This record gives sequence, C-alpha cells and structure tokens, in this order.
Amino acid sequence: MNQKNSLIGVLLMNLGTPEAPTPAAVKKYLKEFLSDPRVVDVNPLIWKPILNGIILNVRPKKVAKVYQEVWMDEGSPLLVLGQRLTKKLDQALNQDGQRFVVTMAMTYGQPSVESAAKLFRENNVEQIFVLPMYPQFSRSTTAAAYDRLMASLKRCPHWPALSMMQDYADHPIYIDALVKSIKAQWDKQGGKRHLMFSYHGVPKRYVTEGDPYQRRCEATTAAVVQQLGLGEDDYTHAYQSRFGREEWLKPYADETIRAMPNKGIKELNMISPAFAIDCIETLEEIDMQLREEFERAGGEKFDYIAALNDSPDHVTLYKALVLENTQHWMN
Ligand SMILES: C=CC1=C(C)c2cc3[nH]c(cc4nc(cc5[nH]c(cc1n2)c(C)c5CCC(=O)O)C(CCC(=O)O)=C4C)c(C)c3C=C
Ligand SMILES: [Fe+2]
Ligand SMILES: [Fe+2]
Repeated sequence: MNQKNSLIGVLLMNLGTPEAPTPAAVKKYLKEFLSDPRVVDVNPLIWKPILNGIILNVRPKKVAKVYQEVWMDEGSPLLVLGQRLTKKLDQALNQDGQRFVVTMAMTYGQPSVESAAKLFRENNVEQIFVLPMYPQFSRSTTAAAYDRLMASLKRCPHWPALSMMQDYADHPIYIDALVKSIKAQWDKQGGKRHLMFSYHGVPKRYVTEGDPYQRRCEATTAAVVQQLGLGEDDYTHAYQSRFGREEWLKPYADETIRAMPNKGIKELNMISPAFAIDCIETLEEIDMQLREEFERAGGEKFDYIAALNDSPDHVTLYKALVLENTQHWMN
C-alpha cells in the first residue's frame, strides 16, 4: 500500500436538514436527529413517548413553515451553502494538482456518510481528514458526528487512516475571518454598533457534566473582542435556540435582546459564530424572530452579519485547517 502517493479524503460534516420544507420531511429529519442520545440524553423510556407522542406530531408542521420562509431554489440553505463551500474548497486544495478528494456529509439524513465513504473508496483514498463544521466543540454536534462516522465503519473490513479536527474556536485564521466580516459590516453601515454574539445553546447540565462548549464559545468571543479592541459595554454574549423545559446556557438571547432598547442600545449588529453555514437558526430565528423582538422593544437598527458560508475567507480558513492537519501524510 503506497499511502504517500494516494489521494487524501477531506470530509466536511454538518448536522443535517430536511429534504423538503414539508411536515413529512421535517418529521423524518427531526425523528432521526432527536432520537440521538448525544443530542437529547433523557432516558429513552421517558423520552421516546414524548418524542413520538407530542413533539413529532406538533413540531414538524410549525417548523416546516419556518423552512419554507428560508428555502432556496436549490434546497435547504444549510445544504446548498455547505455544498458551495465544499466545491470551492475542493478547487482551492487541488489548484496545484489533484491531491485531495473533498466532500460533505451530514450526521443525520442526506448526503450520508456512506455516500462519502463510497466516493473515497472509488478514489482509493487511504487517509481521511474529518472536519466537523462546528467551530466550538460540543458533545451534541461534534461528538455526534464522530459517532455517526464510527457507526458507518463498524462493518468495514478495512479502515483508512483517520484524523479528526476537534474544533477551531480560537484559531487565528477563524478569528481573523470573523473580525473581517464584522469590519465589512461596519464599513457598509458607516460605523460601529453594539455587537451581540448569539451562540446556539445547549442544556446547562451538559456543560456541568463536562461539555467544553460554553468555554469554547467564550474563547471565540474573547478573541474577537480583543482583536476589535471592544470595551465591556460594546458587546453582549448570549445563547439562542432553547428546546424543552430544562435550563439551557444563559443569558438567553431573546430575553437579552428585549431588554436592550431600555438600556439605550437601539442599534445592533448580531453575529452567530457557532454556525459555519447559515440555516434556519440564523436566517429565521435571528434575522426574523430576534429582529422582530428587538424592534418591538424599541430597537431601531438591526443588522445580522452572515455566517462565513462560502466566502473566500472561509475557504482560506478551511484550506489552512486541512493543510495543517494532513502535513504528516504528505511529506
Ligand atoms: C434538542 C436539543 C438540541 C441541542 C442540544 C442542539 C445543539 C446544537 N445544534 C446546533 C446546530 C444546529 N441546530 C439546528 C436545528 C435544530 N436544533 C435542535 C435542537 C438541538 N440542537 C432542533 C430541534 C433543530 C431543528 C429545528 C427546530 O425544530 O427548531 C440547525 C439547523 C438545521 C437546518 O436545517 O437549518 C443547526 C445547524 C449546534 C451548533 C448545537 C450546539 C452546539
Ligand atoms: Fe440545534
Ligand atoms: Fe431554533
């Protein structure tokens, strides 16, 4: 086996998204996603009846409408924008000769890890670098992606060499890319505004039990704030997307944003660094719901700073992460 001359597989992994903005497709997606104990760790004897009884009968109809509001001609934003980034990364990595096979898979649904594995086998890939598209590690996202990958390899007689990225919450090129996107928005709107960082939340208990997610989110905010030279009153760090009755990480984004106009913050920029790719959680929950809450409370200007998506800076970052983590296979 000549590993030095074989192609290197690059597997970008993201969460998953429904195949259509319909209640049936959303139900199928939520069933798979919310049955994963990495995401909801409640005892299955208690959780399964709640999931199958209430949640999967009520939530899909409501959430399908939300997907319809943000759906693109080619499909779900999470998938379409993720595929655009994958294609650009492929071009950037292979511009000086074919060395990498680059593809994207979802932890839940399509495109599956098995379809990526098939592509790698067809190209005789012997080494795979896995890059979960979550800047801040969490058991509910990154570890779930690893589990999914391992499960797909369970019946495989031959394993490739695997290298997995844990996270890149404070990687200098990631921080630079976020800072550039904030400065670009400031230039566009003609000046600075209060900057709110809103991260996808997780149950507080997960962090108490050892999930480093909160610490990693704080590391991202601290690095961006430091690079921008912001003072304490210039920014806010919060968590969105609460689900269920348990306490989640605080402060909650919706409560925080409702209180801002009364404290004199009427002009706001919002960034959501936990999302590498825009999706319903940013395009609808932030740019529609939280915007509305802010304006209803007396807020006057609200601008959401898009995820890095398929921007040149994101391609530069992902290219660097791949090269840094695959050097040992190339020399
Ligand atoms: C039930 C618990 C959930 C945990 C824990 C959780 C963590 C978590 N999720 C993301 C990224 C995404 N989540 C998305 C949607 C989404 N998340 C949950 C629940 C939990 N997430 C639900 C039920 C949903 C579906 C929508 C809904 O019913 O409200 C998405 C978007 C997918 C899309 O198609 O657009 C992403 C991405 C992170 C980063 C995270 C913790 C670190
Ligand atoms: Fe989520
Ligand atoms: Fe949400």
